[in-house]
Amino acid sequence: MELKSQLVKKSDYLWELPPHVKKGMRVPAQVYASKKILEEIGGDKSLEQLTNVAMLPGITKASIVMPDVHEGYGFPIGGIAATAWPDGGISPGGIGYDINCGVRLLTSNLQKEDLKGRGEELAKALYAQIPSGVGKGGNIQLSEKELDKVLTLGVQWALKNGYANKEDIDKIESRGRLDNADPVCVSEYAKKRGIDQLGTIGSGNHFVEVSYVDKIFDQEVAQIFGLREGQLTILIHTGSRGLGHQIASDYMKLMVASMGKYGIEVPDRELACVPFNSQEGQQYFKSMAAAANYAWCNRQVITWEIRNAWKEFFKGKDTKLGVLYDVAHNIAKVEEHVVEGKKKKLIVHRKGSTRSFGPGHPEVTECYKSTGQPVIIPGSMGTASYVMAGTAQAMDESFGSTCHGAGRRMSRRAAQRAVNIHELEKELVGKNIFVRAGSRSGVSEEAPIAYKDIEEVIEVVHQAGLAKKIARLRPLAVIKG
Ligand SMILES: Nc1nc2c(ncn2[C@@H]2O[C@H](COP(=O)(O)O)[C@@H](O)[C@H]2O)c(=O)[nH]1
Ligand SMILES: [Mn+2]
Ligand SMILES: [Mn+2]
Repeated sequence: MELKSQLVKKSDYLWELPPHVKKGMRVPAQVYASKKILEEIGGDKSLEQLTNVAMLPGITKASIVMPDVHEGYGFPIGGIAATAWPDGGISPGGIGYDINCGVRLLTSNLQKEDLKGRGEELAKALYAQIPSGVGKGGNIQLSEKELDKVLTLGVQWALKNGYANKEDIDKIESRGRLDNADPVCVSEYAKKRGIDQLGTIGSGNHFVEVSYVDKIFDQEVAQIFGLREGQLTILIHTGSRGLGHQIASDYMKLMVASMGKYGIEVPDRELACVPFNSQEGQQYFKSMAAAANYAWCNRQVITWEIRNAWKEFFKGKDTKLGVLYDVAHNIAKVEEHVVEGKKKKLIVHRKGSTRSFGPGHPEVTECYKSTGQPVIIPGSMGTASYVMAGTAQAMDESFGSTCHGAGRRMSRRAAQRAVNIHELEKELVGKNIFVRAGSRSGVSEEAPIAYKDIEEVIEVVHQAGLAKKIARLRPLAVIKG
């Protein structure tokens, strides 16, 4: 029987597939969605993949997806899988090829009015300053020794080398550094791919976007986050570039080859995993941490590039740019969560989902302790993006996680077929949104129509209590790879 028809309604925003729907499921499969979002789910393999994830060794409580869910490599994008520490499975497919792909939000001291019809000019200036495009190298030439330092130190490397301010560090998830990173576990080829890409956006869905605060939902929290109506802000979305991709490929192969040794069977090779505490599991985890550090450093160097361009562009104005927060949405972390009343150490895989730790959590930086961590959810180049805050309910229900975007509703190819680029450009300019991109076909693939309705996705996570709406952003100038 079709999986979708077997979903059991748990609440207006939560649906469940009990373990008996498919042989091998160890836990239920949960979907956070409204009725409208559910209508769009099921046209791809995401529900099939969600139930496959429920078969992972050591999976705890449930295999979970958020309303931005769509089909991914083995695991659905928009998902969370927590496995028992220390011997539950760790799977590169549950993290994704772009290790620590994530989003950073910068806040400015300028208002929308300060841009005064210069949106297109600003898009050009940023495009000239920030390297983008497939396989594109950047302006920083690292030696092999320096690259190892980036992999080990993360944003601390950027601080030591003049690309970060001290205040930036506290506003980054894990303070921009996972300390178990070990460059020795990273292949030479992965390093070769990463050596000249620091400070580059990459291609496709990655972007830098100047936006403005269009609406505030919670004045008190917005003030603590440093947000006010009309303020210019900047979103940065990118990850660990070729280096992270190569690490994922290398370890995917290793895991496929090693699973048998540990008696692990999975319904799809793309779910390949090994016990976390095995030699291969530890090597991957150390390598993944190195890629995560590279990605944080990448978003930091891009911040530095933007700061330079901003200073030049808004000469004579207050050009300070602060970091509001930086979140990872493709990562695995060892965390403690309460499951059935007991504290448990777990390996939490977030693949296309964002950490949403609530108020008072020890890992939330001091300045956001009272509000919960900021959660940054991009929508699309033509719609809104959201700033939210983490909640206690997310801690109880979803291993402290929420969605990471609107999520694709169309494949890249389908979007290319459906979108008339001339009309799209006209529509965006009509809304005063200026896009600069490496290729026009790339822009079609990223058209707003290719993504789900961000308003509906946000409403689901807000109403379900997994994150709280704080502010809405609207795009003005978008740089795409
Ligand atoms: N504000 C913008 N949001 C965008 C843009 N392009 C994509 N997106 C959103 O980002 C997420 C990221 O998802 P990922 O799985 O690719 O990491 C995606 O779901 C979209 O909702 C943009 O140009 N501006
Ligand atoms: Mn991403
Ligand atoms: Mn990415």
